[in-house]
Amino acid sequence: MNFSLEGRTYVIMGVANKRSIAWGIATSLHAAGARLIFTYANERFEKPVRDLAATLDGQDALFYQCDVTSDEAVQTTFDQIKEDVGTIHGLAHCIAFAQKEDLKGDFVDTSRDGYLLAHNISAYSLVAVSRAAQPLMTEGGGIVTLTYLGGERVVKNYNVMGVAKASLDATMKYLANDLGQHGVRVNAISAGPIRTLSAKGVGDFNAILKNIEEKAPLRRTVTQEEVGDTAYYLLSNLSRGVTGEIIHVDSGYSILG
Ligand SMILES: CCCCCCc1ccc(Oc2ccc(Oc3cccc(O)n3)cc2)c(O)c1
Repeated sequence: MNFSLEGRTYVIMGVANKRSIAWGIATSLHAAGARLIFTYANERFEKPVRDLAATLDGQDALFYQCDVTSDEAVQTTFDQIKEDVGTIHGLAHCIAFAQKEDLKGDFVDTSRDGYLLAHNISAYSLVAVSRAAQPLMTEGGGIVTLTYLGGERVVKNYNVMGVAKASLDATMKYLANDLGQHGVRVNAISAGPIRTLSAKGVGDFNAILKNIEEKAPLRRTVTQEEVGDTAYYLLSNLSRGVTGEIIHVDSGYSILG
């Protein structure tokens, strides 16, 4: 069986810059021969994403704005993708957000609006994009989302994003159950901390990275490329028997007490 992605098209949602985990996924899928479609939240991200994609030799990428907080915007985006390419073979959902004030201090102080915003963008958006994307996966497909240990165990300062990730993990499993009959697999990658634009919003990042280098079984942090390669596995036929799963790409840190 061939594990190349030649002749396959994948949607990657959430590239902000070259440090994004979504960009690591893009480079791995490109290396495997995939055609890529990028979506970005607002016009601020269009140029950085286009400039990054231009560095991928031989890639004929497409670009669409998609505000995942709007059901209409999500449907419009996938209607346009259907018109432009017809069939897609998978999707990487690398989207999350919480208000900065909800990523520090006591979780008990989280506002109703902050809680709903974090869940709207970081968890419900997977339902919305999966519902819109599935009909385009006429040859079956794979959906991958990004989660974090803070959704399984309390991690200081991660607060409302941890609760949203717990919801994302269950959301992924219920979507896996619904979409399996359509040949669509849904999985998550639980990535260890990586210094990204998003990471700037949470906790004392230097201390967290240092702790991993000292304690994680592999005694080092992970890279966007390592997460990208696991996304390649989950979006290729290599993982054809796997759905509803969370793979930890975290130097083994999550096995520690
Ligand atoms: C205290 C936790 C330490 C390890 C955190 C690893 C991690 C890093 C980045 C992660 O992704 C986000 C995405 C958006 C997010 O919300 C933000 C980010 C920046 C500014 C802001 O106002 N909100 C917070 C984390 C994430 O889910 C997990």
